[in-house]
Amino acid sequence: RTGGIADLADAAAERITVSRDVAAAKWAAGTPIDDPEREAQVLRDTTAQATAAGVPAGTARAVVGDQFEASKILQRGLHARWAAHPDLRPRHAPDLAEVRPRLDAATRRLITALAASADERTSPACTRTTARQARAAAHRHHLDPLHTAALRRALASACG
Ligand SMILES: O=C(O)C(=O)C[C@]1(C(=O)O)C=C[C@@H](O)C=C1
Repeated sequence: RTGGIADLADAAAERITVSRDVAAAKWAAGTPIDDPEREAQVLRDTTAQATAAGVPAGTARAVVGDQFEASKILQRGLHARWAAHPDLRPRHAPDLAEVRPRLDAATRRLITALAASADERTSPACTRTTARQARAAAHRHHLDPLHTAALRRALASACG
């Protein structure tokens, strides 16, 4: 595994995996999946981190915006699955306050990967490379079809 897009796909897959624990925390607490205030906070942090890393703020905000959409696809899908199949419900209810720092760590990794992948992300091969790295990361992280669909959504703005 070499290069920024591989790391970008890996950080996005990691963030999807952590989002499963977010879904479990919210399922247990009955908290809404959508949290616009939290998104605004993450975007403020993103802007600061991107600026420090030499990544255009607009690029970082677009890619992190994709992570929110990906997380929500996953969370909605899991909540629907758990509603329909009680035997698949999580046995442990994580505390959202303890899960969010892990999301933040994945987001920081993502911004580092953006900084390292500027050339790859503007190359004509980017779409193909991103699709290949998404498949590789899905395999490494043992993602099921729902998690894999969320990962593809997470990488929608990776190129350009
Ligand atoms: O932290 C949460 O509450 C989440 O559900 C995660 C997350 C994110 O991806 O950062 C996704 C959806 C919410 O609107 C806010 C943030």
